[in-house]
Amino acid sequence: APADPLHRVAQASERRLATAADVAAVKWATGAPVDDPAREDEVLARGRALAAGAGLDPAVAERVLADQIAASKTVQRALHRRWAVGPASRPATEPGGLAGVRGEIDAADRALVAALAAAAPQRDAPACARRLAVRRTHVALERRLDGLRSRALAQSLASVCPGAGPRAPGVSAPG
Ligand SMILES: C=C(O[C@@H]1C=C(C(=O)O)C=C[C@H]1O)C(=O)O
Repeated sequence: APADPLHRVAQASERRLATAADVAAVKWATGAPVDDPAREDEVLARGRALAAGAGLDPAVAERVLADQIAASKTVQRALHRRWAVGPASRPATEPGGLAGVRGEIDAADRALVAALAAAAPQRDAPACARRLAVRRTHVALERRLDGLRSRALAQSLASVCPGAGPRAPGVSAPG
């Protein structure tokens, strides 16, 4: 049987989040800040364009990608804090450049937008949030995510189900 579309959404999100440690290592090595607003704008604009091509509401892609970005920064900041206080925990290998890992992020974004487009009926179902939570838990177990990454995965998926996330209509979001 084909994978449940919400499972594919959770998998694509985890795949994207899995790049956060490499991004954090590059920034740690170069002293670059975690926040890169110009790159974020680029990611969101690309996501909107990909969504339009896939028959997905660009506003949905933008909300979900904004959560992906926030989740990546959650992991990056947490790792930087750990590395600051625990030299032994610092990455041992010299990371490659940002360009390579951003290529992986772009590929994950294409998969994520395709999965979101395919999951339109599941997103509209009243059981969306409950089903997505089950899929997210499976992915977290499958990928053996630690607490930090499990929580970040939940953050990254917060706007997938209409009405389930902090950015849902009627719920005020900061900024
Ligand atoms: C992942 C990065 O770090 C942050 C998160 C981004 C993202 O998740 O796409 C984009 C820019 C940065 O603010 C990055 O710099 O590529």
